[in-house]
Amino acid sequence: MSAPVISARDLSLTFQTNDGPVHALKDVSLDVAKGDFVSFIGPSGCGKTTFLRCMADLEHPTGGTITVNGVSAEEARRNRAYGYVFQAAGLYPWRTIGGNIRLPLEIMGYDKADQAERVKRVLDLVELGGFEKKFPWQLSGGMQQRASIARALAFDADILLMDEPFGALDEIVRDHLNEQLLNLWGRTEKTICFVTHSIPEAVYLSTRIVVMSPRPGRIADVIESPLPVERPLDIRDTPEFIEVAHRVRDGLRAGSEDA
Ligand SMILES: Nc1ncnc2c1ncn2[C@@H]1O[C@H](COP(=O)(O)OP(=O)(O)OP(=O)(O)O)[C@@H](O)[C@H]1O
Repeated sequence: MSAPVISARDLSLTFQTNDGPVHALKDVSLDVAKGDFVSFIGPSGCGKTTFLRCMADLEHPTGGTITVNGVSAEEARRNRAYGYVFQAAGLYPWRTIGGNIRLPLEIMGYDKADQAERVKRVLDLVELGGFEKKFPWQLSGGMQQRASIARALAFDADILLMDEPFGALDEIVRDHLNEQLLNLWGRTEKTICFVTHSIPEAVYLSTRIVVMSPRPGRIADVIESPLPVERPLDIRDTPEFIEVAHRVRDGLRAGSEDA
């Protein structure tokens, strides 16, 4: 087996606050393999975002180790190993969609022709071809979120870190984006780490589901999905899907009873 893309060993993170220490993560160990689609699910405040932010070097663990592409999270960030998609699309309203996607490329010093080619390619990838010159307010919430995914894809990072990217969208739009994301993952072979609160979303998207327990955040269960790679939306009505969803629910329940 090839080396894991992300490897956490006994990872802990305690925030020091005015009200005393907050143990956000405790002894979390996990390997994410190349091409995996890993979802993190757990109750609010169990450390999902903190774990993702540790991978991205946006938080610094107080114990244990984490490597990304075999190097420290800091070095991986400098190597631009990942694209990060936040809960809110976070597009600059004064820039066009193309201008928003181009921004990180400008900062990284890509030449103009390369920028233009990349913007076009990623807009096509998220099915927003033709929207380059529109402003964010001219797009629906789901389209804005797709634009933010395009921005994270524009510089060829092999890893996509996504923090509840579809949480604020209605169910029909979310279903559609879930389908598109799976499609995109299949075509690009990225490694994806995805935070969600939704059991069906986690089961539909993932090759592995990491169930986390309440504070201090620990891993309660890691479920290898038995579902095929090809997943039409109606796979959610199959007994296999329902069985995995049950197991996630059991893991969530067991995790909160242990806490
Ligand atoms: N910068 C910070 N300073 C202090 N405490 C923090 C900080 N960031 C997060 N926390 C605390 O750490 C815990 C884990 O937070 P985190 O955002 O990782 O949880 P989460 O599982 O992503 O929650 P949610 O599902 O609600 O987004 C929470 O109790 C939170 O209040």
